[in-house]
Amino acid sequence: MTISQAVANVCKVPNINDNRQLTANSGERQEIYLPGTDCVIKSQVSLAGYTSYRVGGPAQWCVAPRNLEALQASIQYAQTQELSVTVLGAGSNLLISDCGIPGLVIVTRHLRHNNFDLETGQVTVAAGEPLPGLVWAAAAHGWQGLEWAVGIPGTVGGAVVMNAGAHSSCIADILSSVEVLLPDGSLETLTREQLGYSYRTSILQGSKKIVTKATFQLQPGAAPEHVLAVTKQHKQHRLNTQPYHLPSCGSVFRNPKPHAAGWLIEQSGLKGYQIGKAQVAQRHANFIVNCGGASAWDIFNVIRHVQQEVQERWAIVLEPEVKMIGEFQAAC
Ligand SMILES: Cc1cc2nc3c(=O)[nH]c(=O)nc-3n(C[C@H](O)[C@H](O)[C@H](O)COP(=O)(O)OP(=O)(O)OC[C@H]3O[C@@H](n4cnc5c(N)ncnc54)[C@H](O)[C@@H]3O)c2cc1C
Ligand SMILES: NC(=O)C1=CN([C@@H]2O[C@H](COP(=O)(O)OP(=O)(O)OC[C@H]3O[C@@H](n4cnc5c(N)ncnc54)[C@H](OP(=O)(O)O)[C@@H]3O)[C@@H](O)[C@H]2O)C=CC1
Ligand SMILES: C=C(O[C@H]1[C@H](O)[C@@H](CO)O[C@H](OP(=O)(O)OP(=O)(O)OC[C@H]2O[C@@H](n3ccc(=O)[nH]c3=O)[C@H](O)[C@@H]2O)[C@@H]1NC(C)=O)C(=O)O
Repeated sequence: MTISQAVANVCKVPNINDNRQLTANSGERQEIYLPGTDCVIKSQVSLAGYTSYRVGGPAQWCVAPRNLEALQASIQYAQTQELSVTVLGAGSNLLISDCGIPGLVIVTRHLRHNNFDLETGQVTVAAGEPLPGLVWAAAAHGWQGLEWAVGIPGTVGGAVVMNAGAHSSCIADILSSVEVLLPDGSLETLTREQLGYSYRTSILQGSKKIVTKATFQLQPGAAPEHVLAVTKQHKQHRLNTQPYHLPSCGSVFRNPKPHAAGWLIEQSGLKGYQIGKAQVAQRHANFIVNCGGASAWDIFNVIRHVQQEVQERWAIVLEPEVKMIGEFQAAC
């Protein structure tokens, strides 16, 4: 099942009157129309199809709002039902436990919109827009500034929260401002300076603010062929150096100083180390790949083993970049 099929399964737009709420029981699964919207909240939705790792147990409840109103209604619903909220972009930096996630999982991938302002060189993008699509669109316009981000398979919201980066550039270099939704349902605009950006970090990580859209400052006016060529070079470099052919979360660990995590892991003799179907990639040791049928528990244990070995040998604690969600245990 592709991610978009999985999302479509959750947010099939029902043909109902506004404000009508109904509950449908089918076995243990429930579907509830989000009050005042055409969006369905479903129970016990498998999250494996929502993550690039292709692992993860069920969300207690899951919703994929298509617009700001439905997102606000989702938050309100969670509050009235006293459910915790977990936000999922494209799930490309997540390891979700086999036991799943309690509360309400909000999938942002259907929040789609972008606007290129030819006068200012700013592009304003909804949180659910895929970053790679934006990169190619900017290149096709002859706008520079996003070439480095090609091949980062997340949403704009996830990239803003993670301060995604590559090739010595990152989101903080181009971000002007973001709009976030607060738990009380109100919206706030934050400038780059207010986001506490540093390497793969922002104050949005672990906060309850949900990114709804972001504005980036790019440089229009270059020849599209030139920007496309640079973008293609970056993409090719990735394909040559990273294992794109197997499910992963990208780099598992942030790079410590002075050595890159991949170097430390390779020098520790861990390339190819495998538990179940989770393996330290041969092509890049800071990638742990799902060779087919891995569990989150397998991946979690490879992460733990790599941390232990690197710490023993180099006295360096590798800090995960991947966000681990839920409880990790052998059996759920
Ligand atoms: C093959 C591969 C290559 C990669 N290469 C890179 C790379 O070069 N550089 C890099 O930095 N990363 C890379 N990554 C990691 C990942 O793609 C990035 O971290 C990406 O920015 C995550 O975006 P996402 O939408 O998938 O976020 P998710 O993984 O869904 O979420 C990440 C975090 O952000 C939060 N979040 C997501 N959306 C929102 C929102 N709208 N509001 C509030 N919180 C939100 C989530 O709750 C979670 O805590 C790679 C991953 C893969 C699989
Ligand atoms: N290992 C892993 O876990 C995962 C790896 N990936 C990899 O991440 C990368 C990003 O994935 P994805 O989001 O599909 O992004 P892609 O970069 O493959 O495509 C995103 C969008 O950009 C367009 N595009 C792609 N190439 C060009 C081009 N040369 N010129 C103009 N437009 C182009 C595509 O258009 P069109 O549809 O017309 O091609 C598509 O709409 C891919 O390499 C994918 O294989 C993705 C998810 C998980
Ligand atoms: C993939 C991610 O981001 C990537 C980003 O795509 C690339 C490209 O700019 O640069 C970072 O990788 P990286 O630091 O591993 O970059 P690389 O150039 O591949 O490797 C760095 C150094 O480690 C060495 N290296 C790498 C892998 C390996 O198996 N063995 C090894 O010795 C390389 O030879 C190089 O000297 C980001 N990773 C981090 C943790 O910062 C991500 O964050 O998920």
